[in-house]
Amino acid sequence: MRLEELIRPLLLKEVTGNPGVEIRGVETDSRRVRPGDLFIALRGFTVDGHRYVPEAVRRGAAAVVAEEAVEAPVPVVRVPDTRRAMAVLAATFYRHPTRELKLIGVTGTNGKTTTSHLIQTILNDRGTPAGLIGTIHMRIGDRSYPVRNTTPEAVDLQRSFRWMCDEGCRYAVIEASSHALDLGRTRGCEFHAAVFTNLTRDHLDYHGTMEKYREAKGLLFSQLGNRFSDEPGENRYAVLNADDEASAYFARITPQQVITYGIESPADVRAENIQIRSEGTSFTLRTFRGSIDVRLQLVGKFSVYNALAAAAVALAEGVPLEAIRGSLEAVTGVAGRFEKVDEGQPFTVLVDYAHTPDSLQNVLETIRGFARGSVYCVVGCGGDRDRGKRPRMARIAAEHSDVVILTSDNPRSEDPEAIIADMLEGLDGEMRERTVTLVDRREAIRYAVDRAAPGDVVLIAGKGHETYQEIKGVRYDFDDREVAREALRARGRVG
Ligand SMILES: CC(=O)N[C@H]1[C@@H](OP(=O)(O)OP(=O)(O)OC[C@H]2O[C@@H](n3ccc(=O)[nH]c3=O)[C@H](O)[C@@H]2O)O[C@H](CO)[C@@H](O)[C@@H]1O[C@H](C)C(=O)N[C@@H](C)C(=O)N[C@H](CCC(=O)O)C(=O)O
Ligand SMILES: Nc1ncnc2c1ncn2[C@@H]1O[C@H](COP(=O)(O)OP(=O)(O)OP(=O)(O)O)[C@@H](O)[C@H]1O
Ligand SMILES: N[C@H](CCC[C@H](N)C(=O)O)C(=O)O
Ligand SMILES: [Mg+2]
Repeated sequence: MRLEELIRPLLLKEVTGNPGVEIRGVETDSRRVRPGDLFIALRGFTVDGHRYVPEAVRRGAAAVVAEEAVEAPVPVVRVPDTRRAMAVLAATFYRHPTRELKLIGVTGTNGKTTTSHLIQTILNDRGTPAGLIGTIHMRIGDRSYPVRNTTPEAVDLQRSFRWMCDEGCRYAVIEASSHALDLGRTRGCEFHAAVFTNLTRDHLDYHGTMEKYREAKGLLFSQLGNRFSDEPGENRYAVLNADDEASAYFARITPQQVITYGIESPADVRAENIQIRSEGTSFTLRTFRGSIDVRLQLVGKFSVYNALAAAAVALAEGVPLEAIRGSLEAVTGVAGRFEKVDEGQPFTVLVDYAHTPDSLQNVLETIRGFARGSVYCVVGCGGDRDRGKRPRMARIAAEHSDVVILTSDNPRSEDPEAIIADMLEGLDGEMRERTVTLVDRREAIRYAVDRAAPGDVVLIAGKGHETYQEIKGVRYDFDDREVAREALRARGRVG
């Protein structure tokens, strides 16, 4: 595509150099620029992308988009806001792939990955292929690809959507993180459906207040747009959690139709007669198209919420109730979410991605519901993230378990000991007596595994599927599931 064609939709621009140059790709990271690319300079939190224009040009950038005057031997397009321009350019370059796909966005503090996975499974099983982008990976067909962010930058998103179109996908399901919504990564995505899981405390380091956090999530619902269709299957809609008070706000800011789901409050899609067991959860799914009994292999009341949200989307997409049940029941789990590590030991070891106060509480309450013995909780908090959640998470761990092992999560650039000290602030004297602090996560996991007795449960919380640990800016290989397995084997050899 020629530069002049690509930049035609931009209203505010000033071009120097030959606008007739051919553009082969769009890139925001100079290190990934290939010959013929358009390099867009973004101001980041760490560095200013404008600094990397020379490197981008050295690597063969055919043109540059910038906010300030930059010296470059290639055409330069100046715009007032490169981040805003990026979304337009990405959607234009990749020929608006979300007009060819039905795009479903899932937002909320907890449950995005799980709910997206359930939606994708139902749609794939029905024979309407769905691509997925989220925390664990991007998935198209049977193949998975690594992702850097839960919700990638606009350019990466649009590129992935075009790829999904080429691969025959009819749907794309994405997790829309609050950071991404706030930074405009999803601008230019034409959402077909927007799903809300829940809103509880997280990311206040970034958003500042719960109102701002809610506002960021709200962008997904305003981005559903104002267009109605005469075809019922083409109409856009929001799926909201009737049991979460933030839903009223999201309902107000979306012009589109709303489907609600819930357990406690009246809702269009409800779960009744819920029974939670250690191997699964059963409930009656009551919907505007009839009722059906469902037996999930997923554990906990929170899993019922995720299943209801997915069922609501599936119903709106015309999937029959029987098929919804079949798909939901077949899901064995999502990597790193309530994942059992089983080496034949007489106690339970669970790895879970709970890294917020609310998710930790939910998971521990679920465990308490079936644990026959003591509950050990190994937990830490991420560095360079919301400090306010640290004492809260430690307290929740102490309130709902018998032995607490405070350790490191991903300390990132922070001092690991200082993060643990912040966590300890949440504990009273009695709680501290049954708390151990072991800054080395491997040692913390071994400590719990070595002491657990038959019938006990060891929860290793916070890192779930992650296969690294970031300490002082360096990423080391680390997988809670592998480390737990090693510890179990070592104990087996000794005992
Ligand atoms: C706070 C935040 O969101 N940071 C994101 C941001 O990084 P940044 O602003 O520090 O980028 P930067 O290093 O200053 O670079 C600025 C620009 O210069 C460019 N650059 C930089 C270096 C270079 O050599 N050449 C070059 O061109 C960069 O590509 C970028 O365009 O832009 C990067 C590129 O898109 C992101 O990968 C990065 O996410 C970091 C890794 C991150 O941790 N983000 C978290 C907070 C986040 O977004 N999380 C949410 C999920 C949260 C949840 O689910 O709970 C997510 O969607 O992932
Ligand atoms: N609906 C829910 N409500 C509360 N907690 C949940 C819910 N679903 C899952 N959880 C808990 O939250 C953890 C994270 O779940 P999941 O990965 O699905 O959420 P997420 O929103 O994608 O998280 P992230 O923001 O880190 O990407 C799970 O391991 C579980 O402990
Ligand atoms: N998407 C979340 C993931 C947190 C996972 C936890 N293990 C941590 O590193 O804090 C974040 O970036 O805040
Ligand atoms: Mg996620």
